[in-house]
Amino acid sequence: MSRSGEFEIIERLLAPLAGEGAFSLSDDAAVLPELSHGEAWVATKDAMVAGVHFLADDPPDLIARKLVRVNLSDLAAMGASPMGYLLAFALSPDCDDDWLEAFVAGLAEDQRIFGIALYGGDTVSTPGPVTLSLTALGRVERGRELRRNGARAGDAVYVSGSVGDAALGLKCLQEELAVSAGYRKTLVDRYRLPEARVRLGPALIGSATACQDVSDGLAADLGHIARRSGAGMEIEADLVPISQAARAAIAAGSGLETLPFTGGDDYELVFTAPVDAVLPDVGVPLTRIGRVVAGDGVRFMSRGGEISLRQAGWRHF
Ligand SMILES: Nc1ncnc2c1ncn2[C@@H]1O[C@H](COP(=O)(O)OP(=O)(O)OP(=O)(O)O)[C@@H](O)[C@H]1O
Ligand SMILES: Cc1ncc(C[n+]2csc(CCOP(=O)(O)O)c2C)c(N)n1
Ligand SMILES: [Mg+2]
Ligand SMILES: [Mg+2]
Ligand SMILES: [Mg+2]
Repeated sequence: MSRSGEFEIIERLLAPLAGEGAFSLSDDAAVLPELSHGEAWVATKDAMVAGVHFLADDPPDLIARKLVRVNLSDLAAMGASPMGYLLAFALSPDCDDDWLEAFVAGLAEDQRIFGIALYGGDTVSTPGPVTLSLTALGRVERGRELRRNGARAGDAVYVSGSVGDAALGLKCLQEELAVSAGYRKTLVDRYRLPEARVRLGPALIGSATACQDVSDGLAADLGHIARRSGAGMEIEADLVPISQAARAAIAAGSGLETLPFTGGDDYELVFTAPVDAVLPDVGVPLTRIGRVVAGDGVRFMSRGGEISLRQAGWRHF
C-alpha cells in the first residue's frame, strides 16, 4: 500500500479542483466570489462515516459523489443553486493512493456536472473508519428561499421521482435481499449515487409553500415540514411513487411494504403547494401523495385506514 503525505495529497490531488479565490489551496482560507445583486449565500453541511452512511468497500469515486450530492440536495431543498464546497476528510489507515485518486476523480466528475469548485477543507488521519464532511455553498434570490415552515392546511403534498430504491439497494448489498441482477443494479446504484434535484429546487420558488429533501425517510422528513408549519399531513400510501425495481424487491422479500416510507437515502424533494399551483416541468416526475390538514403529525392512509409505521425514519441515536 502506498499513501502520499498530507501536503502532497493537497497539492497534487486537491489543488486542481480549487475555485478562483481558493489560491490553489496554498493559503489559510479562501475568498469567496461576489454574488449578483439581490442574491444571498446559502450554506449547508452533511457528514458521512464508513459503515454508517456508506459501505467501506463502496467504489471511492461514488463515495465522493454521494458526499457532494447529499449536500447539493440540501441546497436544492432551500431552492438554492450550487456554487462550491469545502471538504474535510479523516482518512483511515487503509485509504491508499489508489483509493484517494479514485475519490478525487469522483469529485472532479461531479464538479463538472454541477458546475461547482472546491474552496478549501482539511485533511486529517483517523484510527477509525473514513469520515467525510462537506460544506456546500449555494446562492438564492434573497428572501425567496424555500423553508420548512410554510405548509398550510389545504395544500397538496408532492414528492419528486420515487422513494425506496436506495434503502432496498442497501439491503441487497448487505445480502438481506435477493433480486434479479438488473433490479439489483438499479437499486444499488441509487444507494451509492443519489440524484440531487438541483434544478427542481430553484424551480419550485414561487409555487412551493414548504420544501425539504428526503434523507432520513419520507415519513420522518414530512414530519419536519408538518412540525415547522404547525400542521398535520394525510398521505395516501398507495399514491407514493415506487419504482418497478423497488416493487419487485418488495415482492421478493418479506415485511418490506412500508420500507419506501421510512428507509431514507432517497434524496428526493418533498414539498407542499396550493392545490391550484402550476408546478415546474424540469423533467423530474412530481407526484401528489396527500394533503396538509389542520392538527399535527403525519398519517399514512390506505383504503380508509391508517398504516402503522414502527419508526418514521433513520435516527443516529
Ligand atoms: N452539529 C450541528 N451544528 C450546527 N447545526 C447543526 C448541527 N447539526 C444539525 N444542524 C442544523 O440543524 C438542521 C437540521 O439538521 P439535519 O442534519 O437534520 O438536516 P438535513 O441535513 O436536512 O438532514 P440529513 O442530515 O438527514 O441529511 C440544519 O439546519 C442543520 O444545519
Ligand atoms: C451502511 C449504511 N447503513 C445505514 C444507512 C442508512 N442511513 C444512514 S444515515 C441515514 C440518513 C441520512 O444521514 P444523516 O442524517 O446523517 O445526514 C440513513 C438513511 C446507510 N446509508 N448506510
Ligand atoms: Mg444534515
Ligand atoms: Mg435536508
Ligand atoms: Mg442533509
